Amino acid sequence: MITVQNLTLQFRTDEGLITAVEDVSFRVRKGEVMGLVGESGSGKSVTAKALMHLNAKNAVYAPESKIILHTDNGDIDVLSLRKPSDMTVIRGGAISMIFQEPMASFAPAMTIGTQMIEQLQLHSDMTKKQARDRSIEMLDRVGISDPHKRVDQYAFELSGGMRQRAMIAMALSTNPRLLIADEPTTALDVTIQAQVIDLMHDLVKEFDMGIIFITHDLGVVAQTCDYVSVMYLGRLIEKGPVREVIRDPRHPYTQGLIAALPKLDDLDSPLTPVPGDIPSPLERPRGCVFNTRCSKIVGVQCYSQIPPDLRIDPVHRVCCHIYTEEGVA
Ligand SMILES: Nc1ncnc2c1ncn2[C@@H]1O[C@H](COP(=O)(O)OP(=O)(O)OP(=O)(O)O)[C@@H](O)[C@H]1O
Repeated sequence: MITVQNLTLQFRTDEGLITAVEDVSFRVRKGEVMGLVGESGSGKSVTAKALMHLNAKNAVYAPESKIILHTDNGDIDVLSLRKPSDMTVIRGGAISMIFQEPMASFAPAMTIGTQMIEQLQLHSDMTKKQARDRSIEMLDRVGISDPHKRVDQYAFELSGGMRQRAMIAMALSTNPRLLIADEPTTALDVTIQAQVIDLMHDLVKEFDMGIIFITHDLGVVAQTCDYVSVMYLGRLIEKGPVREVIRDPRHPYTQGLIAALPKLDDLDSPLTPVPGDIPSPLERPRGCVFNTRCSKIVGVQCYSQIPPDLRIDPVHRVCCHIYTEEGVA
């Protein structure tokens, strides 16, 4: 579906160039949900926006960065797209994005239907009638009752959970190959959150697309995703199948994130957050980016060399000096 290779992204600021993403590579296949997890500021959102070539004007991509979207009509080299008309193929077409706050996706003064119809007509040669029928069908598909009535309502007239569903319906109506969901359930209460997660699961199978699910919540990743990529200060430090990474985390940061999760079978045990704060991107540590908070430093290499991306088993990878090609250092 999409291949990201050696993505390095900096921003020009008054304080100088800041590195938001460094040498990130991953892939999402059809029918797969990939979780991108990390603390605030780790670079999840800017990575997602890069996939749609949607970052702010002060973004600078390193020349070796590659983002290739694989479509039925051939590969698209996303970062080489320049013209707005070329971007239309990806933005809201082959790739759709949904956000934490659905109100941000809907214009307040237009009905939901008008916006869905406009988007469909931009990305297909449907007539207005066909686009309206498709919009109603999609609203129905995501479990919105009375879709014939809802289609003519404004976003503010719907409840939070309904708005989230309407946003998913709009995002999926153009039949995207990849859906990027940026913290889509954070603002919802837990029962509605569970329904939205179930819905996304059904849809990925039904529409045979890929989903990138961005969150800081490993618990949500465990329920939602097939694979997980853990980001820290712009680098991918561990990735693999969700169950394996959660059962057997290898990077000290991932281990810390898992230790910080509340345990339902032992609610009295204290939560142990990862100590310290993520450094400012203006003060990126040399060597391993996690070295200022790591409790498992193995030697000077942690402060001087970027750890290699090591394969723990065929699908589980980790970047940490604890591990070597031969095993544990
Ligand atoms: N246009 C910009 N100019 C300068 N810095 C930027 C710009 N956009 C993002 N950044 C910086 O890039 C870094 C990564 O930001 P990003 O929003 O991707 O983090 P995140 O992991 O998604 O965090 P959150 O969970 O809070 O959304 C941050 O340090 C942020 O301040």
